[in-house]
Amino acid sequence: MGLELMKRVLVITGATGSGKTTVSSYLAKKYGMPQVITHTTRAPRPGEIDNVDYHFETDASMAKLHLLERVDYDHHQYGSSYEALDQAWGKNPLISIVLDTKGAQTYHEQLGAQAVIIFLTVSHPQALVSRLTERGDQTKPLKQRISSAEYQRDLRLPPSLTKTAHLIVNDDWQQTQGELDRLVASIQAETRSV
Ligand SMILES: Nc1ncnc2c1ncn2[C@@H]1O[C@H](COP(=O)(O)OP(=O)(O)OP(=O)(O)O)[C@@H](O)[C@H]1O
Ligand SMILES: Nc1nc2c(ncn2[C@@H]2O[C@H](COP(=O)(O)O)[C@@H](O)[C@H]2O)c(=O)[nH]1
Repeated sequence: MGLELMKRVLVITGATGSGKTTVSSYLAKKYGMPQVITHTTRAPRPGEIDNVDYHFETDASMAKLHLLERVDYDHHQYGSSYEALDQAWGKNPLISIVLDTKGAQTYHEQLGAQAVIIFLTVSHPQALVSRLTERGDQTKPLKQRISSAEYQRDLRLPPSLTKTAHLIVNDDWQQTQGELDRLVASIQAETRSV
């Protein structure tokens, strides 16, 4: 029997601006890890493309989906489908998905060890606001988002994930890349079966 990798989904979670999308793109580029595209009813931001960044939905189309989990975040719905997971796993055994902390908890409950949780944080939450401003987020939606209960909640790792999540303090991008490389190497070693 040849070398075979077991399926894992790297669940990247943390507050808005903590670097989840940046990490997911790095894993896609460096390791060829497909990114699971999730669904949302929020409007696309400038530059976002339907079926690339998200599957953009209406309330009616969202209700018809076969979702593993669904959340409300800042007055919009978000959800990830079984089909999108299977589609990504069809391309590669290691894949990534970007979720809020509530979604990460559901993945942990539903998929157990198959879901590798990565919680991103920064030493100073003010850095998140600066990063989002530099990213080009508009002032009004940004203010609304950082006043949301979900933003405050996602600044901290949920107690149910403290034993399993890999915590990365994303203050310095070079250092974060090093931590991601070590984590991927350990997952590859652990999941390789003869
Ligand atoms: N270590 C870092 N140092 C400085 N800037 C960073 C770092 N990591 C990411 N960034 C930048 O911070 C901004 C926010 O990152 P990103 O979009 O990946 O966050 P996010 O967690 O996906 O946010 P959201 O949940 O709002 O989509 C981006 O402009 C990104 O380039
Ligand atoms: N639980 C889920 N969370 C999701 C999903 N797709 C995205 N997200 C998270 O929502 C917030 C807001 O995203 P944004 O693109 O509007 O900034 C962020 O934390 C995302 O990680 C999902 O399917 N389920």
